[in-house]
Order: sequence, then structure tokens, then C-alpha cells
Amino acid sequence: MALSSLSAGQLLALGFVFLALYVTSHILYNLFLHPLRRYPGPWLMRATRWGYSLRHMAGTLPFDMLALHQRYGPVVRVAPDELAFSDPRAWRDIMGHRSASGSGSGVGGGSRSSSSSSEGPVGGEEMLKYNRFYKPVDDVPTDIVNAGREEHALLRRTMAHGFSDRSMREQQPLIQGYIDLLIRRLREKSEGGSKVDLAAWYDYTTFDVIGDLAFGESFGCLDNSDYHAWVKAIFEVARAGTVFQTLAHYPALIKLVLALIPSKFKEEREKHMQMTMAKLKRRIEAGKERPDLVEGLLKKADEWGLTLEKLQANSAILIIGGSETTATLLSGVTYFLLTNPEAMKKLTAEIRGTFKSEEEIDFSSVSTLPYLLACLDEALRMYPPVPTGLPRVVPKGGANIAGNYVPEKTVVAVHQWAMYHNDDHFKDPFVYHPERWLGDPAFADDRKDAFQPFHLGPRNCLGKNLAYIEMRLILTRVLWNFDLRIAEESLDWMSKQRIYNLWEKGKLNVYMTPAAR
Ligand code: HEM
Repeated sequence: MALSSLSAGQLLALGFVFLALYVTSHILYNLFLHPLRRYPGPWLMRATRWGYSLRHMAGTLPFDMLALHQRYGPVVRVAPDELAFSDPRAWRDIMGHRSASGSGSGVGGGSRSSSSSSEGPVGGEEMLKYNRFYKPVDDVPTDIVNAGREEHALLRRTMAHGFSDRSMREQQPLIQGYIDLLIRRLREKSEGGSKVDLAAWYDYTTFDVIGDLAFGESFGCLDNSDYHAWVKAIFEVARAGTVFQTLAHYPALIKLVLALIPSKFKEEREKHMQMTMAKLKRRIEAGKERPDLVEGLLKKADEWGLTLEKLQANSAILIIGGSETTATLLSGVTYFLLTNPEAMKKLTAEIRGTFKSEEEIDFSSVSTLPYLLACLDEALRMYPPVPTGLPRVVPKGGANIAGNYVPEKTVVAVHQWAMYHNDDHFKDPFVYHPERWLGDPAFADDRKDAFQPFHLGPRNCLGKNLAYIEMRLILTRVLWNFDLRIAEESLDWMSKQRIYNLWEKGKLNVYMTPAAR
């Protein structure tokens, strides 16, 4: 019977039959014939990507990962072509440079001491980032985070200059200036016993600092006691990102959704781009010699033919990577201290016992406080600012990851929140114990090498030192100046949160009274 002789209803029914056959054969292939078929995982996740995507869009993926590892072990098949690892050796095998043989730690390879190095085996190239996660939409401009290997190496070498010790010393007055303003604002806002939302104030501070370091001007958040439109957009994009990362698996669907986006949102996006471009132009006019994070790029711009769009994309990614992460951690550590009075007492005593005046608190003096560092690291473990797995792709020839052979093209990731809350690696993983980072024998069996909040290898965090400096300075100056008490409604601040690429933090309401001296 010719197709043309069929009615519309018959054609539709035929279409459904073909679709059902296609989907069923796909599912059967994924379950019984796929090269990853021997890896354990829930059948829905092994059969289709929806098990993963629905959790990602619901904001529960990092938490669900812990339950999955507890049920299925250190390697779980979380999508037909994706494996999640909670073995600490996986960090180095996935994120590190790969050895010439193409393998990582190899079967039984790696050990606590060797895999705790900050770089992987030297020699080969790192695994590539998974494009459907990093660049779900084609017209996303390239920046240091989503660039391919060669462009990344070039960008990283150039941008590293802005993060050198010398540059950071030169940036000190600028950073301290914003913290002075934060402290002044907190005094005003908490006067008369009013509570303040510290999560927002930490955001304002780190966005203003990075805005200045990446665009030559702050966002004025501290001045205006409010989020700038640019900053608000980041949080919206992060949430929408989970949807686009899901749609990226269905190229036809993503085109359709993009075509259906109301023009209002397209105009908003255009406005955002213009605002960013105007900021960049003002930074360029300010001249190349300025000790900030884009000075290196501006100096090379002509030589490399870097377009304004590319410069803009890299300034923007510095803001996204360098502000919300640090502010999130500051909110987290403040919450843990407020709900663990012993730790708060010890840290406050360390800070107030070390300095005679606030002027003594600077980049080098805060780096000598051991309990402060332990408090920050314990908060990074319990509330990692990058909680989700950032996926890589296994290259040609396959790879050994934490003693497992993994075929080429497999997507692989380590999910930080799940790794750090696994009691195979950390004793009392849900309890805030800064002492575990200070050599307390009770935690001697902790797998410290499982802890990589800034990742490791050639694509690890470029801003790690800047982040630690900011976190140390801001927390020290807040606790030097104020006694804090958490407001009743924020007692369950952490347990209410969801993760849409970033933590959706909500208000952290705190009463702040000037410290009595
Ligand atoms: C607590 C704060 C921070 C945490 C936990 C953190 C974490 C990370 C992580 C996990 C990555 C790897 C991303 C990936 O693999 O795709 C990364 C990359 C990066 N971070 Fe941070 N970050 C923090 C603060 C900062 C700050 C203050 C800056 C300064 C602007 C910064 C700049 C960068 C840059 C430029 C990269 C890309 C590096 C590259 O691809 O070569 N980060 N960060």
C-alpha cells in the first residue's frame, strides 16, 4: 500500500508506531548492548537521560548522587553514556593531565598521597569538557571556562598574570576599600537591632570587588544596598541553564525552544550584552596599565586579534566564577558558625586575640590564622560552591579511572557534594568539625584527597588564592566588628536549598551587634 493512500489518522498512527519502536530499541540497546551495560545504576538512568535530567532541573541532582553512590557503589551509571565517580582517585584521573599511555591512575593505581597532588601525572593532555553541559547553546561565546584545549591554554597563560602574588598585592587596597564599605553598611543596617540578610551582603561585596577587577568599575551593589540588574541576570541564567543543558541532548528541540522564546527575553538579553559592552569599553578607555584581572588580556588583544566579544565573554566569566562562589562559601561558613557555637567561640577568640586593631588585618596577617582556615575548609566540604559534577569526555582509546576501564566518548564526572558527604571518605560527614583539618586524630582516616573544591589539573580554579584571601579578610573583619546571632526563620537556611548549577541560597537573616571592647 502506498503511503499517499493513507489517511492523516493512519499516518499519525504509523508515526507513533515508528517512534515507539525507535524509543524501545534505544532503551533495549542502552540496557543490554551499550558498552557501559556492566556499570550499575537505576534502570531509568541506564535506559534514558531523563532520570538525570529531571533531577538536574528539579535542583536535587547533587543530593541524589549521594544516595546513588550509597546504593550502587563508587561508580554509578547516571545516564546511558555517563558515569559518576565517588572514588577520590577519580579526581586525578578525570581532571589531571593524562600520561602518555592515555591512562590515569590505572587499575589499582593511585594512593592517598599521590592523588592529593594538585596536578595529575605530567605529560599528556587533559580530558575535554563536555560541550552539552558547558555550551548547550551554539551562540554562547567562547571564554576561558568553555574554550577548547588550545585556546584555553593561551587564555589561561595570559589571564594568570592578574592572579599572581604581585598583582594581588597591588589589588589589596581596592579589595580592602570594598570591605570597609561593607562594614560601614552593616553597622548602619543593623543599628537599633534590625536583622540583615548576610547572604545578600556577601553577594554585594564579592560582586563589587570582581566587577572592579574584571570591568574596572563596581556594580554599585554596596552603595545602593541592592543587586545590580547584571547580577540578578546571573542567577536567572543559572536556573535556566539546567533546562538548556537538558535540551542540548535534543538538538531539534532546542532550536524549537529558542525560536519560541518570547521577544521580551531576547530584548532583555540584548540589553544585558549592551550594558556589558559599555562597561568593557569604559575599562579599555581607562588604559592597559591597571593591576586587575583583564590587564593581561587587553595587552595581548591586538597581537591575537581578540574581538570585543571575546574580551567581553572573558570579563563576564570572571564575574560569574569569581563572585557568587566566594559569597556562597561566606554565607555557608557564617551559617555553620552560627549553628555551632563552640566553633564560633574559638574562631572569634582567635581573631580578636591576634589583632590589636582592625588596621592590622590584611592579606598576610589573615593567612596566619589556622582555625580560620580550618573553618573555611570545613565549610567548603559541607557546602561546596560548585556542588555538581562538571563533566568531561573520555578521549579516543578509553581511559582508566579509579581502577575501571572506561570506553571512549563516555561522559565522566565527580559530584562534589556527594563526594564530601560520603562516610566512606569523611567521619561524621554531616557534622561541622573544623578540627578535622587541624590534625585531630579522631579524623585520621578521613580521605583528605577526596576534597578538591577548586578542582585540580590544568583547568582548575585560577582564582583560588584570590578566593581564600577574600574569604579570610571578609570573615575576619565581620567577626572582628560584630557579634552575630541567627534569626529564628534562618535556622533551617541550609536544608531548604536547591541547586540549579549554583546554590539557590535564600535569605540568611542575622542580628549583628557591634563587638564590645
Ligand atoms: C570559593 C570560591 C571558588 C570556588 C569554590 C571555585 C571553584 C572553581 C572550580 C571548581 C573551577 C573549575 C571549573 C571547571 O572545571 O569548569 C573554577 C574555575 C575557574 N575559577 Fe574559580 N572558584 C572560586 C573562586 C574564584 C575566584 C574568586 C575567581 C576570580 C575571578 C575564580 C576564577 C576562576 C577561573 C578564571 C576559572 C577557569 C580556569 C580555567 O579554566 O583555566 N574563581 N573555579
